[in-house]
Amino acid sequence: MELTEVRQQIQHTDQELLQLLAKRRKLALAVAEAKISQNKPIRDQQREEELLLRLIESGKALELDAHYVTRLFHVIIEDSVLQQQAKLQGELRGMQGPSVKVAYLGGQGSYSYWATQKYFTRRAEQIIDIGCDSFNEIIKAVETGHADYAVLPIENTSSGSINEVYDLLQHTRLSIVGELTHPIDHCVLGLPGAPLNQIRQICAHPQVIAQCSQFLLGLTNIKVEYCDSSSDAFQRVQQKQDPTMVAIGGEAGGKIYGLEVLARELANQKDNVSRFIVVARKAVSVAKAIPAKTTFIMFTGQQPGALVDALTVLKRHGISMAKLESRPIPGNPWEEMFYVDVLANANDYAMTRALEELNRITKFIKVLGCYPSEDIQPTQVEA
Ligand SMILES: C=C(O[C@@H]1C=C(C(=O)O)C=C[C@H]1O)C(=O)O
Repeated sequence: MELTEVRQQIQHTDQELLQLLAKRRKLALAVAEAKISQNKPIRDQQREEELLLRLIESGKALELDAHYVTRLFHVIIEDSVLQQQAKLQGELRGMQGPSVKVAYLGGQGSYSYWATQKYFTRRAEQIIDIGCDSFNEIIKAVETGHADYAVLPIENTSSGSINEVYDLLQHTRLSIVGELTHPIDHCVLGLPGAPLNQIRQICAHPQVIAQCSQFLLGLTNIKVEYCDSSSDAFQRVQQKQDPTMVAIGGEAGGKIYGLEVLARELANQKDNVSRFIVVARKAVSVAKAIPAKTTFIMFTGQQPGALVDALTVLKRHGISMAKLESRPIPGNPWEEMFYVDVLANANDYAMTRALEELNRITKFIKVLGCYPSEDIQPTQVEA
């Protein structure tokens, strides 16, 4: 067969795959409807296990190995669970207007722009995007009612916690209403045909620079220009039209500004993923059928064992902690505010009891929000 002919057939098959995936997604949403009316939890890992085992068996007969089949279906099932969760949570929240205004860092093509698109498209919301130049400006946009939601990166697998965002959360009345993770694939992006060995200047956001520190250490005689966002970096390179100047950011974002990939996989960690939070003026309650996370901040004081005592309360109520972070308290040198993420719904009996007890033994405690957890751990099967 001719190359073009085979490629046409591949193209046709891919279209069929897409149609089947869309069909499966619709069926999953129909399942969600049934679960909502029967008050059943959205996730059913026993069903996933049976399904994966059956698929691995059928895959073998088609010469598709177990690893390949499992990897593919982990992605498909994750999408289906997240779609169902978003649907149920959306119904709980009631109808919103035809569109939502969302503040995020940068403009079209920044990592926050893609995260915003992903989060709100899953909720079938029309987005009016409000690009901002700093995390502070993003928070202000929601506080003043200029935007309905903000999307903020909070941690990354290469650079860790994003302290600036943690610090802003200490002083805002806004609530965390959602989270999402998004892969961050850093590339060197330059003018088409620009030679990689002639780079003299790199434009990037400080977070991006931290995440690519090992790659940057290997370069000499290069000026680094700090930018407000990746989209700001793309814009600067596009405007200068200088082939010795490059930006670091995502491929799809760079494309919007006519930039080409000159190198890939720059992040210190191979799996470079950021977790984003979504904040709004009004807190939400999370449907019981969905796994929830609650984030709270507390100041325990510095008496011996104060933190242990606080964490023991969580242990006694059977509440698992997903993250513990500490940040300085402005005006109180060497005193720390603890940020705690727990895998619990703030309205559950155990969690309300734990919060009451923590309220008694800490000097300050505030719930920053309870929101659907998007951490869908894949169901493992023995093939
Ligand atoms: C679609 C369902 O919901 C979830 C998603 C599944 C899937 O995508 O196959 C399987 C089990 C559930 O965790 C279902 O329960 O059938």
